[in-house]
Amino acid sequence: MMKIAIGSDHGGFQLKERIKEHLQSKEYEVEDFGTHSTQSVDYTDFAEKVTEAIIQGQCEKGILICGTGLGISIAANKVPGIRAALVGDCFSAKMSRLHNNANILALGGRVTGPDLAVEIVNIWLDTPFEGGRHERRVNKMTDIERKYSK
Ligand SMILES: O=C(CO)[C@H](O)[C@H](O)[C@H](O)COP(=O)(O)O
Repeated sequence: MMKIAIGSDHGGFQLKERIKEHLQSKEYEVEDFGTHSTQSVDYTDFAEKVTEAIIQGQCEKGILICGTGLGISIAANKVPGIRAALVGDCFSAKMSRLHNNANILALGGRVTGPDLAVEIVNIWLDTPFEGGRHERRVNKMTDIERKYSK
């Protein structure tokens, strides 16, 4: 079964717990990188931990949650090889896999309700990358990363 890295700041903590429970009930292996309470923390630290787990091959995919999903997805996308998609609807969840081969799903714990978030997670995990013309475009993202990394 796929191993999923999950992380959040305080603004995403409650939704992280809900999603973690859901994933475990579906028998996914979940590595929880924190945070572990509603005490204020910096979303960047959790973006770094989850992206590291993916880049090192420890986990296949990741889920990151902050208040809006903005800061944590922006931080995650600084890491070469990471394609973090901030999603708040089912159609975008599907397209972020089909067309963008997103390896991280970002959610806003203060934006997206828990039931919708669970539905988004299900769709995102069940949708494969379509490849074809989309592979060419994703490869061009990698070219951009290479061009600007020192
Ligand atoms: O990074 C964010 C927005 O881009 C997240 O929503 C954070 O969770 C939020 O900024 C945290 O705000 P707080 O006032 O420190 O709780």
